[in-house]
Amino acid sequence: MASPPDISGCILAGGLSRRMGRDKPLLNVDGETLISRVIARLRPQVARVAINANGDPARFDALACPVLADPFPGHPGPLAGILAAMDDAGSAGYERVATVAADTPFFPCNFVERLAAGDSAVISVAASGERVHPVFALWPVLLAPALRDHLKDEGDRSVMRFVRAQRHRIVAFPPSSDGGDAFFNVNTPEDLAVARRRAQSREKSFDGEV
Ligand SMILES: Nc1nc2c(ncn2[C@@H]2O[C@H](COP(=O)(O)OP(=O)(O)OP(=O)(O)O)[C@@H](O)[C@H]2O)c(=O)[nH]1
Repeated sequence: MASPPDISGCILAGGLSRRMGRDKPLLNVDGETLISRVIARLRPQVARVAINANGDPARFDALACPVLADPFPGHPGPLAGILAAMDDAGSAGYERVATVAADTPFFPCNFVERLAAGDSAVISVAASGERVHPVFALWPVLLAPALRDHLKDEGDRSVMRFVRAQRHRIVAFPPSSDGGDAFFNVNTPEDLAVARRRAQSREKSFDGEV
């Protein structure tokens, strides 16, 4: 495999998992936690992996990744995690950071490569079918001051509204090789059951896509 691009990665796990009723990243999906599955998918695609999460960071100790808390209190939504990711990547010397959600275990193995193919100064956001997935994106870290101001001044939680106010492009991804949505995310106990079945059937009919 080619060496990963000079891009930092961050897994967004800062939400409250209200619909699930339990901390989603640590849920077991066919023998592995959700977040371990996401790390395994992201790690070959980037130079390093950090986790954005609130609460006790020690619950992620076994994963051996830096854990970044939200820079704003009160769970202001994923934009706060994206800002934490930009700040961390910038301090580590990277110009861009790729973000993915901790509850989305089947996202594409060429996710970062495809987003990185365009102009490096614009935000690249993933889409599948009719839906845009703004937490699955590649961000120039130079946008951190604009994002900080946006969060402070407007208290606006919408990732897409921030994206639309910046230069951006949308990159469409096809369904996974198993025919399912590559960006299927686990919000409820019912979604968890679907993810478990899908993980099992992918393992049985292993087709080269991890
Ligand atoms: N840093 C940070 N990330 C968040 C916050 N809220 C949601 N997220 C992340 O944004 C992505 C989408 O989150 P949601 O599905 O809307 O929220 P959730 O906590 O996962 O689940 P619900 O509480 O059931 O809505 C996930 O990666 C979450 O971890 C927040 O306040 N701060």
